[in-house]
Amino acid sequence: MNELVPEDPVVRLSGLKRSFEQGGVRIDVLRGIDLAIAPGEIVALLGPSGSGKSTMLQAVGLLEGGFEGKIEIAGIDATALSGDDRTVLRRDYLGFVYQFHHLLSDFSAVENVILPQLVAGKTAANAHERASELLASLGLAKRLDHRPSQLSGGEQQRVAVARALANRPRLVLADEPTGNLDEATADRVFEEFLKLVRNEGSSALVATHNERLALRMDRVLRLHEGVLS
Ligand SMILES: Nc1ncnc2c1ncn2[C@@H]1O[C@H](COP(=O)(O)OP(=O)(O)OP(=O)(O)O)[C@@H](O)[C@H]1O
Repeated sequence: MNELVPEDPVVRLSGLKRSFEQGGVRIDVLRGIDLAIAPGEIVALLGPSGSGKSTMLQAVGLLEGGFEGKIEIAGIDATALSGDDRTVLRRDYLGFVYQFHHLLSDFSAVENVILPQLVAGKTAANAHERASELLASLGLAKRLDHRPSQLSGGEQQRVAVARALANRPRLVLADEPTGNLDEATADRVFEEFLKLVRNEGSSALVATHNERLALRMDRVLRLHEGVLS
């Protein structure tokens, strides 16, 4: 893998397009997206329901094919990679947080944060230390051995945030990361998410409907009719 040149954007999208066929009708969801996110920059992605925010995150997350245009992650052209190399790029450079936590229910909080690190080749001891530190920084030092079902919604989402950051991703992709929480909890968890991403020096692209939370980020993008403004 290339080393990131400091001035390289963490992600660069050039002419990104995505269409779907629904009942014989073609819907052009993304109609030519151009975007560069700088190292350490936290960017909000606003847009009405169905405007294509999740579709765009799926593209940047290298989770789906079917796109036109170019997606570069840390200066590497992801569209030119094989499936295996794309998986490595995703694992080493990207972290994901979703609206619903998607934690593994049979594993404890700390194990959920350890597992992606083991997959990335860390030793169990190092992974445990990193997971414990991250969870402690999110106020969960006394919840390490709790399973997801023994945690509140806000706590579950904090574990999901810790998991996303476990491998020190260059870019965190978050799709309505606090959309499933009540307003007060969402605000708290969101502040903690922002603080942690900043402390870690990661960048983030955060899809949200929440204008107020969007204004807490470095830049606000609006997706409308398939293009950004
Ligand atoms: N796999 C698919 N097949 C067909 N159409 C799809 C598919 N995925 C998304 N779409 C369509 O693409 C459009 C954008 O969907 P997307 O989920 O990206 O929007 P969104 O902005 O994230 O919406 P929300 O805020 O409601 O989550 C919608 O019209 C949706 O129906």
